[in-house]
Amino acid sequence: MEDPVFTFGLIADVQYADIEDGENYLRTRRRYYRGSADLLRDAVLQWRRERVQCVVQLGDIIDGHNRRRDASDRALDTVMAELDACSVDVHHVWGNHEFYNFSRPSLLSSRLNSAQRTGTDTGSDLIGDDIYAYEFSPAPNFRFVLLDAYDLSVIGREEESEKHTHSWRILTQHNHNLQDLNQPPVSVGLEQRFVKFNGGFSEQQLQWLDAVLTLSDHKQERVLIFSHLPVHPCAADPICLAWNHEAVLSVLRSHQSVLCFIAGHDHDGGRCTDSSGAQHITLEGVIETPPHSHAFATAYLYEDRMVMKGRGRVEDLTITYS
Ligand SMILES: Nc1ncnc2c1ncn2[C@@H]1O[C@H](COP(=O)(O)OP(=O)(O)O)[C@@H](O)[C@H]1O
Repeated sequence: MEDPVFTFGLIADVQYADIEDGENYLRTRRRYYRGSADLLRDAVLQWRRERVQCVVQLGDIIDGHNRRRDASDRALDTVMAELDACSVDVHHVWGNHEFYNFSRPSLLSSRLNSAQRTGTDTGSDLIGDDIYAYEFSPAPNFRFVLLDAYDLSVIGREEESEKHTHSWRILTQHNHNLQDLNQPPVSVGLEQRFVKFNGGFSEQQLQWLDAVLTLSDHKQERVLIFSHLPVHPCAADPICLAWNHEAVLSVLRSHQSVLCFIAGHDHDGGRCTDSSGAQHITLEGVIETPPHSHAFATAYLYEDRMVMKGRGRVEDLTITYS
């Protein structure tokens, strides 16, 4: 059988904390805070066997509970030690729990900033205004783009900043629960997405994405985009969705180079194909995966297809292209 052009690992929402098991807000799912580090270790072992060339960590690597216990650095050390055993580059996406634990400036100077790991000849610098988004070519004819889903956010931006003011305006125009903006404004439909634990993408970031994709169209590359928040409402009733998901979809739809958009955040996972043909994948979260199961994947890129081999709760998926 032919060798893949590139092989990489995928994992989402590890949310490690050295605390007893708990539940999600609605008490419909169990959360295995300590066990999540064991599942991460198993994933790394498997990726080593499969000789992955890099790993993409889709955000929320440690849980917000760490902050309240003053254990953020310790928890980060624990998960980083597991990931170090990979011996390949790990590309980190940032989610809401990164911001519960750390400020944006401290994230930028932490090991969770993987932007510099792309190599000077292929990777680009971060775009302005502290936007944590970057792109690189992992192999000829392929490009990876990491997006900052909390670029517009009230949890990831300093209160006195312009972006915070702008984000607050967006959020409170749609959500009047000023006592608790994590409470959705409605109980069904897409308006649910206007909660504090979601965020969005600034015009500046969307313009940058458009420029990256324009270049990839010209080079006839296949582009895989990674972010914490899904931008396609795959489920009938999604709460985990970027505020301005339609603006992102509109950019993606105008470029034939887009192969797929891979996100985390929604621990139940999701899959759907956009009208443009691009595939949207939301990876199942480790934190709500029982100890006897798994939630990670290995993706194999070939010239004519991407094969995602899922483990445990993550199902296999093949996307073909010509
Ligand atoms: N329906 C809800 N109403 C009010 N607060 C909520 C609701 N869902 C989540 N939250 C709160 O929002 C925050 C983020 O939720 P959480 O489930 O931890 O996010 P994640 O899915 O990223 O782990 C938590 O503080 C949680 O208590």
